[in-house]
Amino acid sequence: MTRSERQELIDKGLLLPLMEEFYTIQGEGFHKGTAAYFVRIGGCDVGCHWCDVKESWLAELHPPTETEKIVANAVKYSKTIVVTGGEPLTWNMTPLTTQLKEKGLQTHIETSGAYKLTGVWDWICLSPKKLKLPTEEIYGKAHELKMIIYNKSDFKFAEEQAAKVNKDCILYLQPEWSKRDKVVPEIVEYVMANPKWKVSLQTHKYLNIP
Ligand SMILES: C[S@@+](CC[C@H](N)C(=O)[O-])C[C@H]1O[C@@H](n2cnc3c(N)ncnc32)[C@H](O)[C@@H]1O
Ligand SMILES: Nc1nc2[nH]cc(C(=O)O)c2c(=O)[nH]1
Ligand code: SF4
Ligand SMILES: [Mg+2]
Repeated sequence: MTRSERQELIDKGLLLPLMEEFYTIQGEGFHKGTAAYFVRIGGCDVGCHWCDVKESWLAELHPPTETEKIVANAVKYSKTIVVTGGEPLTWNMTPLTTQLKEKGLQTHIETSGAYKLTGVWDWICLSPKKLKLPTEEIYGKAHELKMIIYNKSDFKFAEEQAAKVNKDCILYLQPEWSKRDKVVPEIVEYVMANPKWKVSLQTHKYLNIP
C-alpha cells in the first residue's frame, strides 16, 4: 500500500491508530461496574496537563488497524464496546461503529467532544475540556456529562457545560486522580448542595484493573 492509499483509508475511518484493547469493568460514570471491551484509539491534540493516557497522544506511534479486524476481535469478548482514546472523534467513527452495530453490539464512546461527532452510538459520555470546547452538536446528544475536577474553578466550568446539555443528560463530577485527596471532600460538599450532580470515581484504579 502506498502512503497516499493508506492516508485515504485513515481519512475514511477504515484504518484507525489502535493503541490498545482490553476486556475490563467500566470504571467511570453511569455504566461503572459493568463488564465491557475497551478499544483505545491513539491521537489527541487537546493537551490536558493531567491526562492519564499521554502515551496515546501521538497517532503515529500506534499501528493503523483495519476496523474489520478491531470488530472481529471485539465481538469475541463482550456485547458492550467502549471506544476511547486519545480522542476518538479525531477520526471518522462511522465505519467502526456501523460494523459493531451490524454484529449486534452496544457502542459507547468516551469523548471530549472537541471534534465533529461521527459514528452510531448507544451511549455518549461527554467530558468537555477548557482547552478545546465541544462542538455545539454533541451537547444535544450526550447521555452523560462527566466533568473532571482538578481545582475549585472547575466547578464553574462544570456548571457552564451543564447549562448546554440536553435535559436527560446525567451529570457527573469526577475527581482528577492526582488531586483526589484534596478535591473529593469539595465534590462531596458540592453534590450535597447541588444534587442535580452525582459523584463519579475512577473505580478501576481502586480495583487495580485496566
Ligand atoms: C483518557 S480520556 C479519553 C477520551 C477523551 N479524550 C476524553 O477526554 O473524554 C477518558 C476519560 O478519562 C478522563 N480522565 C483523563 N485523565 C484523568 C485524570 N487524571 N483524572 C480523572 N479523569 C481523567 C477524561 O476526562 C475522560 O472522561
Ligand atoms: N476500567 C476502565 N474504565 C474506564 N472508563 C473510561 C476509561 C477511559 O480511559 O476512557 C476507562 C479505563 O481506562 N478503564
Ligand atoms: S482530551 Fe482526553 S485523551 Fe486528550 S488529553 Fe484530554 S483527557 Fe487526555
Ligand atoms: Mg482511563
